[in-house]
Amino acid sequence: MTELLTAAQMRAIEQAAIESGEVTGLELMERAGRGVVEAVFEEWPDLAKAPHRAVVLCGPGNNGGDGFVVARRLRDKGWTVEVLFFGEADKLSPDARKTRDVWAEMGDIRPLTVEEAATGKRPALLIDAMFGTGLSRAIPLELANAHHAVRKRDVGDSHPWLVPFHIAAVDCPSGLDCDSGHFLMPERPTETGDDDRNFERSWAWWQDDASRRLLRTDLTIVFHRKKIGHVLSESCGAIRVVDIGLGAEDLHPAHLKAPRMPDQVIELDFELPKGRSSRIWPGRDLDKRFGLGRHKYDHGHALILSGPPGQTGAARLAARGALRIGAGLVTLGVLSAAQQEVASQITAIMLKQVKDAEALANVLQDDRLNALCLGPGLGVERAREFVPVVCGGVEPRPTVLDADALTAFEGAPETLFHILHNTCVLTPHAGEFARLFPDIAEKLNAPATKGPAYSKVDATREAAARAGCVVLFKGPETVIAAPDGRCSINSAQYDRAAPWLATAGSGDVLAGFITGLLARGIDPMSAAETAAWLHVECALSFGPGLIAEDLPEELPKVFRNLGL
Ligand SMILES: NC(=O)C1=CN([C@@H]2O[C@H](COP(=O)(O)OP(=O)(O)OC[C@H]3O[C@@H](n4cnc5c(N)ncnc54)[C@H](OP(=O)(O)O)[C@@H]3O)[C@@H](O)[C@H]2O)[C@@H](O)CC1
Ligand SMILES: [K+]
Repeated sequence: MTELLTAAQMRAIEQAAIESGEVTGLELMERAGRGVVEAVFEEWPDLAKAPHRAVVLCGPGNNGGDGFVVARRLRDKGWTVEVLFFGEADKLSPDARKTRDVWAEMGDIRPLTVEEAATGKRPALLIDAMFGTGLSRAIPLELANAHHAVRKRDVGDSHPWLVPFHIAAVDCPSGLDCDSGHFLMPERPTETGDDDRNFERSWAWWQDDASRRLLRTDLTIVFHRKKIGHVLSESCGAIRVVDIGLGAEDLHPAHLKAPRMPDQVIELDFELPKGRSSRIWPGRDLDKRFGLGRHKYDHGHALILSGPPGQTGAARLAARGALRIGAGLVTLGVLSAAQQEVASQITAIMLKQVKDAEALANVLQDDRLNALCLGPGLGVERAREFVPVVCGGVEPRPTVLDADALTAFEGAPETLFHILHNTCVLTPHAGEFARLFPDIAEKLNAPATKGPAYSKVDATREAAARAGCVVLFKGPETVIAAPDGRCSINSAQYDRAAPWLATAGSGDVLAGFITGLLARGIDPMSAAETAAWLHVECALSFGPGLIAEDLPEELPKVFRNLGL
């Protein structure tokens, strides 16, 4: 588990190191530039074999300062280096000014314009050192076009991306807000008229082109620690984190030893040596050998409620997930009309008829049922009837609410928030999230024009605080937050990219995984985090061709590889 930083936290760490006298800003810049060159050569060993041509785009801040160091280091290795600079030398920080002046003695500095960017031979490497963590507003369009113009050298508009070309971004792709992972967009003009129409066109263009096509990168070299925006964005290419001497232990994936603080944002990147478990990774809790008892009831009994005939697949998937992740027993609550259908498809899972709210209340008299799951294939009517029964009561049990159990409260989310308790887990995808938290979704989806912009982390935290329980907001990067602010991101991007996870029923299995862990007594936040992480691990382990049924079946292999 690694703590992710905001841009402000990163600045504070840098400032503290400089003020303590441990290091100077210039030394940090030198290490950053050196780290970029080393990371580029590690990523693309062919570039290290012989000198090539590079174009370095330098901006007006310290990101640009790093760029001048990169230019010098490549030149020292015999490369042909072009430097294009946006800004005024006199306005550079003293450190960036120094690296600029050293470069100026070795090579030219041309203005960073589209025309200049288009002039020259096609390079093997483009270094984007225009803006880093100090970006506060959308970058000038001219700069996005200049970035693109370098890529078009020698090949024109036809297919610039087909000709091999390497792009490395210093600290982040320029234009990316490191707190939110959004590319910042130009401000909307306040006046209406022709300008407005022009703006709409340019705005749409920014959205379509600037971030995805013009400013895309193959590799992002991040200093010290990943920022939240790197993990929330899908635009960093590969990410390499470089140690610049601000605390090397922080680079280790499992650096987070202390109890978690509510203001921390954690990336779920557990990496445990085989056979070991740690305090923060519930490996020990998952391993039945360390459990308190040997009886199936010692590992909990999950109840998963299912819906009408023809729609029972989702609940069956959830039940299978709950059983595989280690719940001692799993019961499916079914309508009598669907009993035959369900019975013909399951073996180790038990069945209980649950006709209506009253029947459910009777079933819940059995206090061995210690975790519940409502939503997958339940039907919104049945969900509306059941959720108050399950969540109300004197001693409500840990409960996962997914799919229909969330949609059922569209238009009246306050009714739901009123009955939720702190051992519930809500697992909305973006559509369900917008139904329950329309105002939060609107803020999240509004074009980001200023940094730090409102992020999926902010949105999930706000939702969890409002709902009073854990919220797991699904997506390629799943954000999980508790009402007290603890937050984590489970990424299925970059080196954990698992696009085949976007398959029917995969969310139902996730709901089942969480329910199974709740049944085993794991607290709601850890259950949601562990389940989300294992879910992606199962997809990665299985690979392409995955369908939802494969996810639970892959768990034993994933567990074995974890040494459980
Ligand atoms: N932290 C660390 O430990 C280390 C950090 N290092 C490096 O420093 C980087 C952060 O540097 P930074 O703070 O100078 O910010 P950076 O991103 O270069 O740009 C700020 C400049 O851009 C300007 N500007 C902003 N938006 C703009 C826009 N849309 N259009 C036009 N201008 C705009 C802004 O002007 P202003 O907003 O003040 O008008 C200001 O002049 C960091 O990413 C890393 O690469 C390493 O050297 C070593 C260790
Ligand atoms: K950059």
